Amino acid sequence: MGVPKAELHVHIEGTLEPELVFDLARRNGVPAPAASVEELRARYRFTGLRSFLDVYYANMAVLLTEQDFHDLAAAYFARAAEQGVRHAEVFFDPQAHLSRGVSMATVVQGLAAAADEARHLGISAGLILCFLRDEPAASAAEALRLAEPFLDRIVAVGLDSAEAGHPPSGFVDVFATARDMGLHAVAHAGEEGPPEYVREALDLLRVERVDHGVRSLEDPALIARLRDEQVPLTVCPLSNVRLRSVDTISEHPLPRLMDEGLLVTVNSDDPAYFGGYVADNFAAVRSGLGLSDADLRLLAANSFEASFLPEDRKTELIAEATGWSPA
Ligand code: HPA
Ligand SMILES: [Zn+2]
Repeated sequence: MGVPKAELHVHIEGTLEPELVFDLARRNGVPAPAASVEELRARYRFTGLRSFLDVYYANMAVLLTEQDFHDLAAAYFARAAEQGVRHAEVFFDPQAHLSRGVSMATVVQGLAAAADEARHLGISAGLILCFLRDEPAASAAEALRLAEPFLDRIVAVGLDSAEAGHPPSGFVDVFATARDMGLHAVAHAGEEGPPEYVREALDLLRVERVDHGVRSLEDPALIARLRDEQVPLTVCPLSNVRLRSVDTISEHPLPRLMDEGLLVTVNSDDPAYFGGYVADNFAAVRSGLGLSDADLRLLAANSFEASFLPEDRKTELIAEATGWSPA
């Protein structure tokens, strides 16, 4: 279970376990993407973000009905509860479903029903609508328009998919519209892209958190700014290893980011693909980087601080994280 924590960087489609891919393929009468669960899992050796995204988008073809999206998210929340998650802000990629003829209502209503049920597991949850940065901005704007009837279920917009060559500057208008609608804003930046993309996300998209952001370390002035403004970074250690940003967990820059005084959080990204859910990421940085219980408490407190929860709830949950000690 571990320390009580918030998960702020998890793609719900990235929690689609191979077993569920096969169950949904059978239920929907569509072909499974591989001959067996083992054969599918054997494909999960990635050379970088693009090679992962190809498998991630292909597997989504089994997600068709509201029940499918519900079952996907219900399975995630059940795992998250076991991992000490008390609050989750969950990404979803509507354009990857709209393009297959699955409606916004199907996606959001399925996910939202599971989020409501997660209250019984002691988890509060919000949804973050992500725009695909390797699709045209007009497609992002159309997704936002289609989401308007469901804005009460969505806390923020985000930006994900293939980063290199797709800077935040292409999405200024759609982010401005989303902010005008009262949504929070976050963006993936500095995962594979340069520090300049982190600056663009802050200055042009006016994001309140940066997802990944690890390449900011290449730019000391940017690190100083992230520290001064206490911009949260949602770091995903096992993801960075599996997508080859770092060779091994023991070379991960998380301790450097913490030493710089940044508001860092630890998250799972796409746990069905990267070898672990959020507590597994906490365990990996503890054993691989020698983090102490005090470090883990700080990371957990940061996760609540960086969330979009109301201040009084943040304070309660930060106190729980700060008071935690391993059994
Ligand atoms: O790790 C990721 N990076 C960018 N886009 C993504 N979409 C799902 N997972 C990811
Ligand atoms: Zn991500």
